[in-house]
Amino acid sequence: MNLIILGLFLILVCSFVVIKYHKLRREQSLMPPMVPGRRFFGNYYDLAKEPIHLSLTRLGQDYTHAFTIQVFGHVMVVLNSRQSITEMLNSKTIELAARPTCLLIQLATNNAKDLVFSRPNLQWLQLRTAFHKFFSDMKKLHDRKDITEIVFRDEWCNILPKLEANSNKKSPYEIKNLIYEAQSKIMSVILFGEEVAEEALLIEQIRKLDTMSKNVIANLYYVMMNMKPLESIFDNSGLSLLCQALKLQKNLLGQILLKATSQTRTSSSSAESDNICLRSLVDLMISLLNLDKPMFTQDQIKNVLTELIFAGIDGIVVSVNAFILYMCLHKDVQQRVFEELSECVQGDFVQLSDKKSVNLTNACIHETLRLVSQIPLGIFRKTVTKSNVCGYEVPADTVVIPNLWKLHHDESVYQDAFKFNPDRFMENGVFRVDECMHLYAFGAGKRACPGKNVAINLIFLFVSNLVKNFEFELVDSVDEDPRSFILSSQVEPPNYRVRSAFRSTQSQTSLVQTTAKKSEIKTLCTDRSSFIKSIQDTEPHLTDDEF
Ligand code: HEM
Repeated sequence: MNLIILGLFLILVCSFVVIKYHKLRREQSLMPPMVPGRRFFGNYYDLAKEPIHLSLTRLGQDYTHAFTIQVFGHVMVVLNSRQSITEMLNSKTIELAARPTCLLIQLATNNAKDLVFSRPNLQWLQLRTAFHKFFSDMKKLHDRKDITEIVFRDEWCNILPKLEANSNKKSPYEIKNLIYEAQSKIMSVILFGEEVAEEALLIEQIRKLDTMSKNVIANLYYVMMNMKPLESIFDNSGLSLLCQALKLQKNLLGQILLKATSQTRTSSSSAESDNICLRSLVDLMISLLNLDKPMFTQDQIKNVLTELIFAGIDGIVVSVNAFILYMCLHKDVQQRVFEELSECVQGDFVQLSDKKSVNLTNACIHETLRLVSQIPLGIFRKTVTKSNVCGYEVPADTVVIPNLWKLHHDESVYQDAFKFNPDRFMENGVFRVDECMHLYAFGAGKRACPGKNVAINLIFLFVSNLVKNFEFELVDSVDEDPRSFILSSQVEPPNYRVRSAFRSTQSQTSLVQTTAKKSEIKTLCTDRSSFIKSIQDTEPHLTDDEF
């Protein structure tokens, strides 16, 4: 009797294995072609030769739309063509829109439940709505003036004397440090408000958390691709780095939330006590936390704010730093940009309203974003359900990597693809981007970067005001080919030093006097109930089968 049961059990197990095997084979035959690799190691050695974005581009040479790689049994699909990347990014559904995590992250984030920018669900959508609503309400309340411009103007008064002093000394310096100092202050004002950004100790810790997040993310590229399979289990450096960052995050964000809560800016002058001053994103988050039925947990909000610290500072610093490098390497272009700004802009401060008239400056910003492609492999995605890409089937829970690097350096679209040539974005003296040249530096579609406008505006304000007021000259020798740039959390040029000369004709004092004050933001209130209702109303736009 026992033998019969055992026999039946074995038959059952074998059938299960055979069915699973056939299902896997069928799935694999429909997936993008697999790059041949070694037994057990898979494509590990193919990817270990160079930085990952260059390795994947090399591997993709023999494939069209997509290919599959495998590292220690971990299967990933790499999108390799403009068509497949566009298809994925602009996909109407969210079947391709999850973000992968790894054991390390899951352990640290309650199985990713504490992350909002992970799974595309209602909370994720509500947070994106809240983010957009904050910036558009600010614009309405400021009579269409952008919050980024108000905050930037204020900070420009601090950065200008420092740059002027450096220029007068004529000794070489790293402009990146000054940009970083200014941008971390600007982002802290937007995220946490002036009170926090002006407290030296807090801003120092915000910068420390930013550096730690940058290091964790640099490490994650490799952990996510399973290039360091043991890292997520026994890791030494990665895990301890993450623990330190989480400890700092818990402390710092705890302090910031406490400070912001104690200063809840309820408007006293208004008869409707429901009015609240939303001067920074943290005010908005607190109003979402303080509902009878809160939309988010405190840990989720802390994680979102931490993600925004990192996302909001470094991309902009890297872009501005790369822009100035290209201006130094191409002094003729720097002169043309300066002449354009002198001709089109009244006074010494370039404003966002000047953006539409400075074609070459816009072309140079575009060319810098194309060349440097800070996030060369997009931000990885994971399929929610079985998905279709360019006729291939990708099973649920597969990591999908859009190779934006390849797209931005596509030699069939961009001649001399690795050279800085802003004129490729100009036609008869006017800035234009052809359909085929469309850049995905910020992604596209449902999951595109929600900070794109903030980023573009700040990059514009930084670079135009820098070139308008200073002439830069490179001191160190730097290879301009972006293939030689380093990949940490993003691709960036090596550190370099410049010498600068102050060009401005107006005195600094007059600039400071004409500056609009951040305090303008203090006076703005919005109706809390209608604000929250519009975020809650996000719900009807999602159907159940989209999860
Ligand atoms: C030059 C600067 C920046 C670049 C190049 C950049 C690029 C990107 C890219 C490529 C994505 C992924 C899009 C996708 O998966 O399709 C992304 C997502 C994101 N970015 Fe940015 N970004 C920049 C600045 C910012 C800023 C200033 C903020 C916030 C203030 C921000 C917040 C975010 C967030 C929250 C996400 C996740 C969105 C989601 O998963 O739904 N980024 N960014």
